[in-house]
Amino acid sequence: MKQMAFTYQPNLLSESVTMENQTEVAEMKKDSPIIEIKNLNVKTSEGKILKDINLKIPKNKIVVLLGPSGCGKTTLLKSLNRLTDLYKELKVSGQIIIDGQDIMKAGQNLAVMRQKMGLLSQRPFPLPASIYKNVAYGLKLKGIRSKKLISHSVETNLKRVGLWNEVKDRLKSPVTSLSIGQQQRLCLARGLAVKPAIILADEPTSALDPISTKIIENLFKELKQHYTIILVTHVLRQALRLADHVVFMYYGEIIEQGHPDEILKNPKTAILKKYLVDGN
Ligand SMILES: Nc1ncnc2c1ncn2[C@@H]1O[C@H](COP(=O)(O)OP(=O)(O)OP(=O)(O)O)[C@@H](O)[C@H]1O
Repeated sequence: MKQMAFTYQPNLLSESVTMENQTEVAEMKKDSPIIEIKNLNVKTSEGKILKDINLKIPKNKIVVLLGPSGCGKTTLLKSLNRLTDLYKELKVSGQIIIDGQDIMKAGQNLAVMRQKMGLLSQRPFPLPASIYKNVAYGLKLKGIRSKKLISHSVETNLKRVGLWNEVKDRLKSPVTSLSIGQQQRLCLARGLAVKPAIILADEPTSALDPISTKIIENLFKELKQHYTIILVTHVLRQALRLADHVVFMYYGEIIEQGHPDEILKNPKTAILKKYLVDGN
């Protein structure tokens, strides 16, 4: 990334220089990462789960976390919205800067911070309520009371995940009337309704059939225009299909990262070469 020095030079501060700087600052902002992780360590009394993770996650891209089982992918995702706080045995240190704010600092408003991030798990976790109420849930939590606004958001977000035509005539039906693939898309719609900037997806297609998997993959390709997606997957072909940037982890460390063609087709380290041949 282009580096700029912001030294104050009063004699040079003509209008054209200021304009040029403004353009450069705007350019830099566009390229600047939405998330920057600096020296992140997660440990238990048994040892380290994440070791000195340094990672910049660019805006509006799909970043894939790849690596063998137990290498720390889910822990890294959980650190990003401080779900690690829920596990007293985990000691977390380092910086996670999201939109310029270090979320690791004391006194952060975790509820507001977590609203920036939609979380999609391996299996859908719908609420035991109707299809409509599932999507409306987050809006009501946010204090939105207008039925018109809520109905509009339910429709928009169900359309966004390609579910509207399938459910529009049965919005009051329980979620259990939906297939697992449909439930996963419903959970995505529920997350999108509260307008996150980032989607954290932990093997979101591992419980889905190939058709539902394809629908979710295509959705992710569209959604990245508006969201930054961090995706954990074990499926190398999925990584190749979706990733703009691949991060390969091994025993809590980042071993290699880069463009998928670089990482998956021309690996540099022996560990990654072996992983690509043997898998887990
Ligand atoms: N709360 C915890 N307490 C103790 N150890 C933990 C805790 N959470 C995770 N671990 C350990 O940290 C390591 C990394 O776990 P994590 O779930 O992040 O790996 P992963 O790469 O996502 O694995 P998988 O691909 O199998 O889901 C594992 O050895 C796991 O047992």
